[in-house]
Amino acid sequence: MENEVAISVKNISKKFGQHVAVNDISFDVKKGEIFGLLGPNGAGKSTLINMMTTLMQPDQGEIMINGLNIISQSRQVRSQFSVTGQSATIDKELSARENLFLFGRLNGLNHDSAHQRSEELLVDFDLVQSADHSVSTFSGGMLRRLDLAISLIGNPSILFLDEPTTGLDPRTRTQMWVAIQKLVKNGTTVLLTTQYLEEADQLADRIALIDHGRLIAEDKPSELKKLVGGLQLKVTVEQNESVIPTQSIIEKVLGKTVNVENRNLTVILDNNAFNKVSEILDKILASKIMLSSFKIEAPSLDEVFLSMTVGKN
Ligand SMILES: Nc1ncnc2c1ncn2[C@@H]1O[C@H](COP(=O)(O)OP(=O)(O)OP(=O)(O)O)[C@@H](O)[C@H]1O
Repeated sequence: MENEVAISVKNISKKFGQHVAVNDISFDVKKGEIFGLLGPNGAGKSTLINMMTTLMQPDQGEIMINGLNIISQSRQVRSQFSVTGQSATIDKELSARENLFLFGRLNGLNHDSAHQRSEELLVDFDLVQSADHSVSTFSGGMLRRLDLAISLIGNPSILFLDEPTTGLDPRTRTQMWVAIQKLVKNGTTVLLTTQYLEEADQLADRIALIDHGRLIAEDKPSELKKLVGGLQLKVTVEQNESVIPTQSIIEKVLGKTVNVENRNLTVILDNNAFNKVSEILDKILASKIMLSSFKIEAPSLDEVFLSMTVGKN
C-alpha cells in the first residue's frame, strides 16, 4: 500500500490564451499520505486542482486518479474523491446530524448506512455535543469541521482539501489539524492546498512548491529546509549596546558574516562549525553580555519559500 500511487500527474501544461498557467508539472501522490501544494497567489494551484478533479482539461500531459484517466474515465474518477469547501451547500436551518444524514443519502447511502456513518463522523469531528443544534448557531471552527465531515460521508479514498483553516483562530486551527491527521490514519489520501507554510510543515508528508506555473521543488518539509542551508545559530541579546560586541565575537570565532536585525543575530552553521558554538557562548558570557536567547534551529519553511519563489505571479 505504502508505495501505491493515488494521484499521478505527468507533464501537465495549461494555457489561458497566451498565458501559461501550468507549465510541464509532474508529481505523484502516494496512497495514504498528505501531500501539500504550496505556492503564492496565481502560482497555478487552483488550475491544477481543477484538472485533477475533472473540472478542466489539460492542454498536455496525463493525470491518473487511482489508476483511472481523468479524461477517458472521468465518471469513475469522480467517484474516487471528495472536495472540501462545500459549506455553502450546508443547510443552516438543519442540525449537523440532519445535514450529515441528508448528504449521506445524496451520496447514495441507504437509510441505515447514512445514519451509522453520520454518527461515526459526529464522534470523529467532535460534534456530538452540538449535533442537534441548528447549524446557524455554529462557530467558524465547528462549521469547518462539519464541512470536513460531510466531505467524508461517502468514504472517498482521496480528499482535496482546499485551504482548510483560512480565517480560523490559532486554537481552532490546531483542532482542524488534529482532525485532518485522523483522516490519514483511516487511510484517506489528502491533497492539501494552503497559504500557511506552518500548516504544510505540520501536516504534509511531502510538499510541492509551485511558482509561475512551474514545480520548483518537491520533497519532505525537512529536506526542503535543508535546501536553504544548514542549521542556524540564533542569538538574541538583552541590550542594544551588546549587539556589536556579540557580533564581533561570533564573526571572529566562525570567520563569517553575521546577519543582524535589531537585537537578533543569525548565522548559518557550516558542518564543521558545531564544535565552535560552545566557544562562542563562553566568550559571550565572559564578556558579561546578557542574553535573551541562544539557540540552534533549522530554517523555517517561510525562509525556504521566500528563497525559492520569485516575487509576484
Ligand atoms: N479561467 C481563467 N482564465 C484566464 N486566466 C486564468 C484562469 N484561471 C486562472 N488563470 C490565470 O492562471 C494563473 C494561475 O491561476 P490559479 O488560480 O491556478 O493560481 P493559484 O495558485 O490557485 O492562486 P490562488 O492562491 O490565488 O488561488 C494566474 O495567472 C491566473 O490569473
